[in-house]
Amino acid sequence: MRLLLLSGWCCLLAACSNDLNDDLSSPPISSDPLLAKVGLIDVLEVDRTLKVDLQYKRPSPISSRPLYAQDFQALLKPATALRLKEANRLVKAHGYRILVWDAYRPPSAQLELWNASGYNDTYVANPHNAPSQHSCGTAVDVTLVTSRGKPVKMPTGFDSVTPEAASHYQHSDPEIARNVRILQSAMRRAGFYPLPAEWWHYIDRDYRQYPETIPLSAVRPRG
Ligand SMILES: C[C@@H](N)C(=O)N[C@H](C)C(=O)O
Ligand SMILES: [Zn+2]
Repeated sequence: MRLLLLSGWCCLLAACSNDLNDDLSSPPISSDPLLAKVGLIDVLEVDRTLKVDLQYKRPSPISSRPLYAQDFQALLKPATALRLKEANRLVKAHGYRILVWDAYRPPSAQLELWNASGYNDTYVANPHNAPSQHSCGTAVDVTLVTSRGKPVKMPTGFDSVTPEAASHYQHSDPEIARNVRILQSAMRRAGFYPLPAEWWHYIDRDYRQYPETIPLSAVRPRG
């Protein structure tokens, strides 16, 4: 009986990841022709149940100046957006939703962030060395909220340049430790790598397939 239950559970898990793999073999195309042309999609077009609050629309701990226009969307490569949808599906079992803090970041914004950081390559990718995966549409900054969008206890706020922001920091508050585990497990199962210094930053494991940065002018020709 136990064996039967176990094999049923394994089949269920396999079916879920097969669904993701099926979707990944033909990722969606944005309904916006401009985004479709550059191979990006608004994450809300892929999953309406994701929450979005782009942090760089206002001053942030690293940049005292907003980096994005107020109508800037959370854009990702379609395959990366599908992985995020899968992670969101997994956290729903805990009554949570994924809240997107940042997604595609134009190279011009990355350069501004790099300068504002005082050239701190522990927390910001140096665009003079190699592109940030954000600028290729394959990295995403995320946290958890309740299904109604209320914040839950997480280790730190966005872009906190502190030891507590590390992915492997041992949190003494059991609620924080549990929430980080839920996020990490969902993101890993959906096919993302974490970044050691920032618990909120995740990279699509297939990021090498998309090495090109996408300039802001390709996404917003009129600025
Ligand atoms: C700055 C922070 N939010 C971030 O995304 N850092 C990584 C390393 C990046 O700049 O790509
Ligand atoms: Zn990031």
